[in-house]
Amino acid sequence: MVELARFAKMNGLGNAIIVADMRGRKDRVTPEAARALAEDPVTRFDQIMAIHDPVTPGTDNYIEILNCDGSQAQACGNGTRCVVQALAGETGRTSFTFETKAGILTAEEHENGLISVDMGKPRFGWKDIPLAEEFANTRRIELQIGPIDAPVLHSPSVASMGNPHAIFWVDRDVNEYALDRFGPMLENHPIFPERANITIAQVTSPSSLTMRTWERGAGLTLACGSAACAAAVSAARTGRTGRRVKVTLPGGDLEIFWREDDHVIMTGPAEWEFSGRFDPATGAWERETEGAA
Ligand SMILES: N[C@@H](CCC[C@H](N)C(=O)O)C(=O)O
Repeated sequence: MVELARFAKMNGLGNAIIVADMRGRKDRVTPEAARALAEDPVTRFDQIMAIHDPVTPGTDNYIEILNCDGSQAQACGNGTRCVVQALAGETGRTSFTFETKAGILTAEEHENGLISVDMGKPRFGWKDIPLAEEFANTRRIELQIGPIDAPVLHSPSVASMGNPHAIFWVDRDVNEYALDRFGPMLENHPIFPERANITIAQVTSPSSLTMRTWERGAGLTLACGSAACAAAVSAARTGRTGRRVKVTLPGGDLEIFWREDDHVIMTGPAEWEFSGRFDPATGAWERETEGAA
């Protein structure tokens, strides 16, 4: 008899998240289970945040992150806010320290319900992102799409927020670009040996930008927190904005602050939809509560 694990279907600005409670268990959410849950329209998600018992002393939990294609991700900003809201509701605590593949991060829920996550320090070295070949200046790398003499997108900034990001700067409305067409090509471009999250961003003032992201392993999403951080630090690093920006995504706004100590703080909301129980091996699930979905 399989012991089912509890989960909460949530979202962070429309980034569809399953928070899976794997505490006290030795098993993992399998890629097969992730793909099965992603195929069901009710549990369709962009990322699973699987909360495990802590590994490193001093941390509250280890979090494994799965994309809807079953691959693993090192970081997920919107999902981390969902985990904080779920655990804050359960424990009454407001601050947490988590470990992910990208390292240790801290997060806190504010009195107004918004949640801030310290997403750590960005990295800009070509091997850190990683890129397949050396680029001394990652503010702008040679990569373009479209006709050679009139590229549609070109010269992205690249950055790692634990996971790989490329940000293409555009002058026009980000919705005018066929990201659903270019996204898969760019995500899988040979320059990105671990694939990459692909963002189109338009700077709208020295303290704001608008963006859309094609996520590695998930496709078009309504929001990507780590991409918002990567775009914000890249905008500041290239002189396009200051270090505190409002980032507008299809699902809503995030505030990103690149502190002087190099840490990137992302602040935004999280929302619970419904809860259930699932089999981490197969993805078979049942509903526990009625909810919005
Ligand atoms: N939605 C996330 C990022 C998810 C991870 C990404 N698809 C990857 O594989 O790196 C966020 O909010 O940061």
